[in-house]
Amino acid sequence: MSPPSSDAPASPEAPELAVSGLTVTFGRGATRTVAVDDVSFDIPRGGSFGLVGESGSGKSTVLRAIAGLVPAAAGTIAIAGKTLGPRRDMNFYRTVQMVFQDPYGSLHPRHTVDRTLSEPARLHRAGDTDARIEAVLEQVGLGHGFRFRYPHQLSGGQRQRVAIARALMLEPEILLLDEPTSALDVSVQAEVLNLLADLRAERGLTYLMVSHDLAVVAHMCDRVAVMRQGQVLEVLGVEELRAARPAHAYTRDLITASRGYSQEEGA
Ligand SMILES: Nc1ncnc2c1ncn2[C@@H]1O[C@H](COP(=O)(O)OP(=O)(O)OP(=O)(O)O)[C@@H](O)[C@H]1O
Repeated sequence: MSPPSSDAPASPEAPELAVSGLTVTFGRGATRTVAVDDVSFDIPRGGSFGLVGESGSGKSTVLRAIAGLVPAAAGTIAIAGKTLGPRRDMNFYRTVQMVFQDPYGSLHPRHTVDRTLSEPARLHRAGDTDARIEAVLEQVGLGHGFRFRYPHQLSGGQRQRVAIARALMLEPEILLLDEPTSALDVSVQAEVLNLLADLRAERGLTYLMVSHDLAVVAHMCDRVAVMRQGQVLEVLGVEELRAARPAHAYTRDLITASRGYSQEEGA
């Protein structure tokens, strides 16, 4: 990673999230894997950008590198024009939050919803925790009645709503969404996707969403990068995606493989 560019204030004209030449490697020597290979894209404020591709194409690693969970070997990541350094500080997590695929694994089984939601506010000394919890529970469609429940008392969809509520506690600007509905039943997937779409519209959030499912990204995203073997093969606008006009056969295969997409389009 390049060092932080400067302490210059964030620029309002700059993309909300800009990734340039991002490269992430794992292992050394014969076992070295280039998981992400020179990936670049940017997302305007309030935009929604999807990363699709087959398993192992590097989608999650891009998100994890942005979140600072894995180190970048090369490239830069900038939020509102300000290049990030190698470590993420508290300020970063106030701006950027992540929602993971597995709502079962991502909630502590012995913590109530209240405790799960309190933690980020306490860590960040955000204040007014009580009012924040009540507000986010309403926003994700759960309400006060769920506040003192444990994860085992919740359905998969309700757990994912709690995970989304936790991500909203610090009023972030960017959500990194890693397959946020792929562990859920199909009927519940649509509800959670609609909730995410409503939250983006209401709060002006910026989304970077990983999915192996083109139906999901076509529904949720303005633009989509198709990844293969760590690289971005092509970037499609949602109209091109819906019209199934990709340049690459690999993308056409992904579209064909996306049964839900075909059903939605009546193909
Ligand atoms: N912590 C790690 N250590 C070693 N290799 C890793 C690690 N994380 C990911 N990889 C490798 O990096 C490559 C990209 O993985 P990644 O999980 O980003 O792909 P993906 O497109 O998100 O796939 P999936 O949809 O299956 O999650 C794969 O070859 C994977 O095995």
